[in-house]
Amino acid sequence: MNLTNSQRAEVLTQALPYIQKYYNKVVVIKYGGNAMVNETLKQQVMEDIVLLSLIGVKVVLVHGGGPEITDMLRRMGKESRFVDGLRVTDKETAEIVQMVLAGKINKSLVNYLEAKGGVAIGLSGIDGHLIEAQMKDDRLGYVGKITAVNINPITDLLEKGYIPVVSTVGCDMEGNVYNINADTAAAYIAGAMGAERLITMTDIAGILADKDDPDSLIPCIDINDAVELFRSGVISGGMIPKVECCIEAINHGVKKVIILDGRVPHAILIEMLTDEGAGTMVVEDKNNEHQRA
Ligand SMILES: Nc1ncnc2c1ncn2[C@@H]1O[C@H](COP(=O)(O)OP(=O)(O)O)[C@@H](O)[C@H]1O
Ligand SMILES: CC(=O)N[C@@H](CCC(=O)OP(=O)(O)O)C(=O)O
Repeated sequence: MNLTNSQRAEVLTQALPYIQKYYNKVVVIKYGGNAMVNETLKQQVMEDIVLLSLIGVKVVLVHGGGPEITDMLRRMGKESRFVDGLRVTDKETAEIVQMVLAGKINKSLVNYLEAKGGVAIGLSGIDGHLIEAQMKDDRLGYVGKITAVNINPITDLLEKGYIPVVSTVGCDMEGNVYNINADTAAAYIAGAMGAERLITMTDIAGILADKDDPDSLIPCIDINDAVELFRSGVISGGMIPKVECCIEAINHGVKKVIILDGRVPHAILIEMLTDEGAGTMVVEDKNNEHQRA
């Protein structure tokens, strides 16, 4: 699209109220493995994050990488098994999860952000005891239930202008490593930081009234709606932990949570710097919401 110079200036000034709204505010972005697959979209996500950081938004990137873990496990001769959306994780799998999330993906995202002109530092949940965990359920092995989040390493980095990039492996005092679902970790981190927004990126339009009908997007739900959507079975599969995490984050003080369609180019900027949305917003009480942004 070719814009004239005055149209460009117009676009920028229209973003001004949103820039003011988010200036110096914490926004946690959860970037999941399925949304990472397309290289062009990934570059755009990185550009959006760097832009937000440069205009003074305190962006925390929390990433997953489920498909890459599955792929690496397969290469090592291990098949993956999931129970209620969580990967059954024996000791060896936990090591491979740490390798893929804290090593490969975390460093690759830091590299991408820096290639776009951002300054980023990667952390795992082990660093600075950021994510403390214990075994969630014996049957799942080393899948972590978060017991504490120590946000100091994140706030220190934000204060110095870095984009913290967090991989979701947890630790305990005995030196065990736990595999933690990235949506869950993002919700806890956003809650602990009292974030203005949690944006969880996925590869579907948002919450759909009929999951097989892409035109049935529900643009906004509140906690009461979520209960009803669970009860009526509208939400199933991978959307269950996602919506549970949205509620968890809201209950811990996050103002708004967005389940964002990561397939839309520059979805993050559209969501944050325009009055359009690209996904489902989850709020505490819809009756108190008059404006999307
Ligand atoms: N009501 C619903 N609306 C949208 N997606 C739904 C719904 N119910 C179930 N789903 C499923 O949840 C999936 C999203 O969860 P998941 O694949 O785990 O996301 P991610 O990998 O991005 O974290 C969708 O692809 C869809 O198959
Ligand atoms: C316990 C558990 O299931 N952990 C996840 C961690 C990665 C993740 O959550 O990645 P996505 O956001 O890409 O799904 C896993 O092993 O796949």
